[in-house]
Amino acid sequence: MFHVNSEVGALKHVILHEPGLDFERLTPDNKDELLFDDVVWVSRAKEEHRAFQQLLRERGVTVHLLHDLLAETVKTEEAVAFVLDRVLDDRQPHLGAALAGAARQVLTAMGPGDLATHLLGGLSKRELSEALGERRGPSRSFALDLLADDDFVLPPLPNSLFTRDTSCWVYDGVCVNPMRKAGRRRETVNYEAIYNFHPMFAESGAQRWIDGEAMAPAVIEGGDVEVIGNGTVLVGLGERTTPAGVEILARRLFEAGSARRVIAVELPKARAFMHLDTVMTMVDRDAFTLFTGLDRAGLRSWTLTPGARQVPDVCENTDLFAAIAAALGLDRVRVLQAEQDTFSARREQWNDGCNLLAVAPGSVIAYEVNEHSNRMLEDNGIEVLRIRGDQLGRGRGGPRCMSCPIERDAV
Ligand SMILES: NC(=O)NCCC[C@H](N)C(=O)O
Repeated sequence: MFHVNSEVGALKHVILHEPGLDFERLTPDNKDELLFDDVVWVSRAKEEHRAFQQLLRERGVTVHLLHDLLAETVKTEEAVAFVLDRVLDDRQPHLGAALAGAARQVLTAMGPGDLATHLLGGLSKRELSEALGERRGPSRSFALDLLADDDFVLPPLPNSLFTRDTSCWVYDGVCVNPMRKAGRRRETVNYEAIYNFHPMFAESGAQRWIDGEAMAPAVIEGGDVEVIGNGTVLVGLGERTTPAGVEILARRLFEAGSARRVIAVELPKARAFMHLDTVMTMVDRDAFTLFTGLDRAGLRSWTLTPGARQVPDVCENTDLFAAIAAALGLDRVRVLQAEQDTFSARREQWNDGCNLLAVAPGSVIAYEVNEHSNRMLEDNGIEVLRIRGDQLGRGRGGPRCMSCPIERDAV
């Protein structure tokens, strides 16, 4: 059965998403809404991603690709209906019943591989009209008339690249997260379908800590959730995750006895720090990187522990890293901050210099562009496995964001 018992123990299985049609749809006009900072050279992005996959495989990690999992999921009528009922909800402002019905007709007629491609990559009016062809029914949709040929009936989901955020495993269960930004909300449906219907997960007996659809508008995103071990989870409270989201997760973990402590950390509410893992990740049994621009003494944090009547007890910590060390049963933890001028510190944080994916204790994957940060890690005895991310990084996420571990040992 899958489980994630730490941030840095040996990584065994991971879900990644290789960019595809979803990346091809990014344009200067839609990139902001789709949370990218630039359009992407798609074939180079794929190359970069394949090198990332290859590196993981060389390190003994089994890579599961999201498109494959989704294609294997939508092989039954039940799974297809589950997904389409949700993504073609006719109350969505641009849809309406007639257009939702037409899109359903087209998507249902596809094979599982094509359906997965369009669930991730979207469906344009042009594609819909071509597929409908002669099969166009009697009910005309004025919603369809209102769209231009290249407008989307189903928008693309290029942030599926960041598999960490939409689904994250915490000890013996998984959170299928409700997403803060409209451009990412449909990602949740894809994972709900996978965890409900894919044979690898449906019978796995894993706990479901967070059920995205049921939990919104409370938000929790996986980039904010770090399973630091010893029954402890660290959660960031920044631009995305809400206090209610943290409480719900804590309550569920405590009820099941799967965690004893949740430490919530306040972050600046800005895009550059959208998730905890954009400023801080665990890199070894006793070590964390922290963005140089953050004053470690000034970070506010709270520890939640099981309380009476399902409400966690909360106590504010005087020092975040002392609280983490105590939770891990250590005298102290090492906080690694690159010594660099503020220009290079800001630049490297923007390029995900703190966003590291550990494959084993003290061994992390990092973007090569972050020269100072990577050198600093090596000076502190951390092995840095460098990958190129010029294109992948344009959505503002690094190796940790781009991976959803589903099996990882404790340390
Ligand atoms: N964990 C992360 O920090 N993920 C990066 C997500 C980037 C994506 N463009 C977003 O804005 O949600």
